[in-house]
Amino acid sequence: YSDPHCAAGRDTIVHLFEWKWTDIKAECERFLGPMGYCGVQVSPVNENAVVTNPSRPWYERYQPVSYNLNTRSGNEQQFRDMVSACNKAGVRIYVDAVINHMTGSYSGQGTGGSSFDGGACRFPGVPFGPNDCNGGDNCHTSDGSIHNYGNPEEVRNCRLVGLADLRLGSDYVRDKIAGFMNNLIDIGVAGFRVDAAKHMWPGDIVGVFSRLHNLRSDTFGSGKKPFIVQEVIDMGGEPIKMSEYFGTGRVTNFIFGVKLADVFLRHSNQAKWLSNFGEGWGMPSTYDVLNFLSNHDNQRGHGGGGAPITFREPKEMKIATAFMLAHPYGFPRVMSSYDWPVNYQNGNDQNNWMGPPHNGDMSTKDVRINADNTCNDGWICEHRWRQVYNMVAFRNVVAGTPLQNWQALGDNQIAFSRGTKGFIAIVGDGSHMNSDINTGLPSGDYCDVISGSYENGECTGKTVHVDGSGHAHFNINGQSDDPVVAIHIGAKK
Ligand SMILES: O=C(NCCCOc1c(-c2ccc(O)c(O)c2)oc2cc(O)cc(O)c2c1=O)[C@@H]1CCCN1C(=O)/C=C/c1ccc(O)c(O)c1
Ligand SMILES: [Ca+2]
Repeated sequence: YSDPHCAAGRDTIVHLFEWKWTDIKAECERFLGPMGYCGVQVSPVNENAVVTNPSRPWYERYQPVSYNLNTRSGNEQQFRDMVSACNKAGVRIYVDAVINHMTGSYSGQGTGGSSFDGGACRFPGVPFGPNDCNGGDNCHTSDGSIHNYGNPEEVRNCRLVGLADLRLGSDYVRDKIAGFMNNLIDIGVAGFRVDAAKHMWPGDIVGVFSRLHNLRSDTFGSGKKPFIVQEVIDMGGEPIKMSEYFGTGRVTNFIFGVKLADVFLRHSNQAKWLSNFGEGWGMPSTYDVLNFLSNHDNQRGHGGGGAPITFREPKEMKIATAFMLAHPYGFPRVMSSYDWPVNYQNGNDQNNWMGPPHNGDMSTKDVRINADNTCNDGWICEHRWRQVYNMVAFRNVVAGTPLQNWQALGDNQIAFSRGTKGFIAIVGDGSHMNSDINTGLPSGDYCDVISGSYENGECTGKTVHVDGSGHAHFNINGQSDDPVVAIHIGAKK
């Protein structure tokens, strides 16, 4: 278990993938704070290799060359300004910590100008030298790289796609990594997404984390441990399991998004079985997971075990997001993406390496906001879609209440309440729901927060009347763009 330290009344984080610090600062103040988001997962903050073939791929951010805070997203001062402004707006910052490895690409300059020689494990910007990377003493493959994910030793001690694998058993390396993370903690971040955790021994993770400071007491109160989400891609089938990492924090639950894609995208499973979604479907405890529909990697077609729902399937993404945010299981993360020109050849997207929207000099484009509050220049901004941010508010209003009044009106027609505070009805296929349903809510006129919002005492979308017995009529056409109705006591006339 690990606590995200959300400010009061907030309960959802968003991954602003590849955004610049100046844009995130602005987004905290103008949108995420006012709309009730708990926090932002940012891209890696430390200096990385400049990969030029292909040209500046997104994954160059996952090839560290030092722990200096210089990246395409900005410099240390801009990072500091963002963290303090977001905290002031009630929005937490979680850093994507790439601590299993350094870059493997032969040599060159990092995004902060540091030199390095990945092949020789020489990173003067830290400094790390050859003794600080794993080698023949504990990696026994012919070329020093991982080939067999069925061998836990190999997965931990050898080079992931040739990247210099840090010797996390060494006190010096643990001190350097903890120093990097403590610098961020002292700046005011609330925690970390730990990249490639599967590739680190749980005992070494303990060795690093035991060196971490508590969070800033002026921002979080005293004695608060950093929030930890460990990226462990475990869809079953490999010996390394999510459960090995429960002792050091939450883990990324890849099963969650794939199962919801089975139901709402592939229709290979039925929504009526979602009544016990979560532990009942073999997923870890609600306290041990971070849930999401897709992430920066599997939205590009890498994910094993079935394609997730992404912004390219907007209808299904909104349905599944509404379900994720209405359901009490786990702690949710919304993905906020940028567009790129997919080019599928033999089932592989030739362009899945492409980095963020950029200017002629390869600098990352600013995020420009249109008059209608959508984003411009290739930034998708799923977190700004009304059906998403209104469900963030729904989740905030119903916090602490159990799932009740579950009903399945058809194989793919479901409805449930959260205590007496919120209610949602979903049609997950092309069928038509036209029924009186017991909502469990007090009587009154509620605004459907999917088709509109509650503004100035009025509903800009549908109004739902709940009678004295808690019943209301739901007429939902599964063929429509948003076959979901969601109501809660925070949007009641
Ligand atoms: O074909 C690729 N990689 C091999 C298949 C994906 O394997 C990777 C995994 C990976 C995939 C599946 C697993 O079950 C697993 O345990 C690990 O995690 C990484 C984590 C990193 O920090 C940096 C990386 O380069 C990788 C990576 O290449 C391309 C070219 C190099 C980067 N990359 C990529 O595809 C980059 C992927 C990537 C980058 C960052 C991530 O956080 C991530 O989850 C994936
Ligand atoms: Ca490793």
